[in-house]
Amino acid sequence: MAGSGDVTHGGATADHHFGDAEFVVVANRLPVDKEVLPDGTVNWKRSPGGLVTALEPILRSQTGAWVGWSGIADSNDNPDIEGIDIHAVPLSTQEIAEYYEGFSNATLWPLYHDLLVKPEYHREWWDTYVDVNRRFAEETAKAAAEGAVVWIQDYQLQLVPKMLRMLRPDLKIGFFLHIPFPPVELFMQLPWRTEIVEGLLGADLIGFHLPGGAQNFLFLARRLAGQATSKGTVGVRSRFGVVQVGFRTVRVGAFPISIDSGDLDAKAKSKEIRNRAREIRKDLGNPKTIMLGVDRLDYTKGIDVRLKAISEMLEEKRLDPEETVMIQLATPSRERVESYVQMRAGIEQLVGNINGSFGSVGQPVVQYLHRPVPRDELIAFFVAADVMLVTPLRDGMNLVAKEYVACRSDLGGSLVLSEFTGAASELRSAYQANPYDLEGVKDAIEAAVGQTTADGRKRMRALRRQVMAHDVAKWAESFLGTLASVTETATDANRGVHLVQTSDAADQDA
Ligand SMILES: Nc1ncnc2c1ncn2[C@@H]1O[C@H](COP(=O)(O)OP(=O)(O)O)[C@@H](O)[C@H]1O
Ligand SMILES: O=P(O)(O)OC[C@H]1O[C@H](O[C@H]2O[C@H](CO)[C@@H](O)[C@H](O)[C@H]2O)[C@H](O)[C@@H](O)[C@@H]1O
Repeated sequence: MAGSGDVTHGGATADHHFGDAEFVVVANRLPVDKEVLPDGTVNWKRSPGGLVTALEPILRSQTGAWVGWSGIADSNDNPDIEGIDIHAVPLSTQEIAEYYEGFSNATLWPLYHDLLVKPEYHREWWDTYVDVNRRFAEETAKAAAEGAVVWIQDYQLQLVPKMLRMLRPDLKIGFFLHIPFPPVELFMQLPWRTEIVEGLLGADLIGFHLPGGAQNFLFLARRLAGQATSKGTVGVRSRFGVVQVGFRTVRVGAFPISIDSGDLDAKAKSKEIRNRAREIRKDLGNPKTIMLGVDRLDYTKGIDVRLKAISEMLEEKRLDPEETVMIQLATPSRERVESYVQMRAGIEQLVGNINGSFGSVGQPVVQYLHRPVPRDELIAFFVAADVMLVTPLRDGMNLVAKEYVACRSDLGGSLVLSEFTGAASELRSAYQANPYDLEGVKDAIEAAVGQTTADGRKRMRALRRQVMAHDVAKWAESFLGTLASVTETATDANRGVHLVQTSDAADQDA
């Protein structure tokens, strides 16, 4: 393995010592979480996320590496995971505060999610974001073999594509954004807006969940980076946008992420999970309707929206507290960020108010767990729930909605889904609602609770057709296939595409 001094600017030179990995994933988090047990021993737990599941076979089928942070301060151990070379990027306590909690989650996260809370702009946070992104780029440059494919993930690492290209122009670089990419009116607030756009343009392929995000980015590449871009509409896994950066051509596309639907489908059908789902219903007193919410405890997820809707429906006697139970599973998240602290207090107060007003002793209407639940237990909750409530104010995709559908091979259950999730553009047969319109949300919940068996089955069949046909492996294949096919020369890449120059773009965009 090379030391950082061996990686030369300008890429391959006679004395270079690159790494061995032909495929490198770069993400804020490693595919394993470090746990320090009370007796001081260290335990590495494989992260259950979809990204790991999708990329693991690809990483194992060739020489693969994963560059990321362990989730713990000042830790630079590289855990041994069979078939994947782990490159931990250590972060100090101050870097966690400024790069992760600060710039990533108190600046970019709210800016990219419709300013649901006010983004904070601090120059020292930005400086740390630049430093940490540089360290990720350097670690990746050390891990990657000559000509390797590198796939960088998400908003925490938007400067890495350009930094890495400067270190290693021989690499094929892809970038995928897992959260929404905001419209120009919001993005222009960012004091470092040009640096971010130029950072992303270091990639060969930039992926978003939805065509809208790709189009927002193309507009900003013309406006802020002064590049010629294509102007036609971007399709889903098709009709890619093009940005001309000197002699390089950058592709921009929409690749909606998904889940390991086959695996969930099989698990949800197992006897153990079916029995556990029945047991959950029984433990709850076999109510007529079980509603379920499953989220990271984040203000984007609209947990307050569904609780307010339920509270009003109980008040208006559109829901019967004797027959209804709402389960809200909430994983703790970003607990040192002030807006998350406030939001948690607000949600817990709403839960308390509903139970205080409508529950009875031993029979609360809302059952709230502030912790992650084991995967099999979560699947049993999906199988047990009659109505799944997914009501974010803004969400890049929302995998929970797809997971619920994958678990319902019985064609039972119903999905209430916010229009402002990425999943809404695929899950058309859900009961969709605008989360800002509380009456609309209540109507959608009422329709879902009261659906006929025949209508419910028809809707679930249509939802499943989508989710079972488009799984996370196909997502990875379609992104990596497009990245592999990126042509070498601008002339080839741009054949048939009309590029709009910056000067005419200014006229046309006005
Ligand atoms: N309380 C919980 N217990 C276990 N898993 C959870 C819990 N809450 C969320 N998850 C899992 O975390 C993932 C959340 O993904 P997603 O809905 O896309 O939102 P985000 O990535 O923004 O948190 C899903 O796989 C979901 O099953
Ligand atoms: O790493 P954390 O700070 O604990 O946050 C967890 C992850 O949250 C975000 O998830 C997003 O990606 C999902 C999959 O593409 C998508 O469905 C969802 O809408 C997004 O919110 C974040 O983007 C990840 O980087 C975080 O690791």
